[in-house]
Amino acid sequence: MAGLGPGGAAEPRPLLVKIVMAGESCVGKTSIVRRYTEPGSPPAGSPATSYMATIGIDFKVKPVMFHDRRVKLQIWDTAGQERFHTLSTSYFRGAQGFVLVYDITNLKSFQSVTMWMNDIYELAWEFGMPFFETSAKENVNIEHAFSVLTKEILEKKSGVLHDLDVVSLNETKKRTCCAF
Ligand SMILES: Nc1nc2c(ncn2[C@@H]2O[C@H](COP(=O)(O)OP(=O)(O)OP(=O)(O)O)[C@@H](O)[C@H]2O)c(=O)[nH]1
Repeated sequence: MAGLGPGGAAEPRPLLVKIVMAGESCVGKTSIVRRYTEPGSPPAGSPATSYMATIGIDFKVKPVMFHDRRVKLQIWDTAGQERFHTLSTSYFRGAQGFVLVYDITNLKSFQSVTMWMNDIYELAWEFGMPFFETSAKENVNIEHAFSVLTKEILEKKSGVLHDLDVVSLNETKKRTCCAF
């Protein structure tokens, strides 16, 4: 349903864009999402943010404006642990954008990006994606990375939906402590 804008004119519903975070466990996916959607949250890597593995799946919504149009980014935060791989990739379907995350200090997590790209490619995604080095700890490049991703998606206008208002989520997310 369209709402009324300040002048009483009908305002179109926000566009809904589905973005999926993917990558190995402990690489910082949740921290990036938190930085972007909860600006006041404590920095990643600080004592207040001990690592809690994502169990299952979670999502956050970030409202943004793009060319005077309201957009809701629905950001799905998948669990990186191997046992959740099938569940995580099942959320790739219907996504317009992916954020592939690796830890710059962990070679294996970089190598596993290829595996995630293959999963995405199986769903007919094209390679040639922009690259950003980010830090959820220092808050570097996160706003910019999502801004470019949103622009790429909306300018291609591939499969962007109007806001459905209701999202049903069967799986719940619990977080448990995980030792390094
Ligand atoms: N130094 C540093 N630490 C970070 C950064 N981003 C995340 N961390 C830390 O890395 C650990 C893992 O972060 P998470 O965001 O939970 O990792 P994840 O990829 O969501 O992990 P899973 O839920 O298991 O898939 C946490 O202790 C974070 O505080 C960063 O940019 N710099």
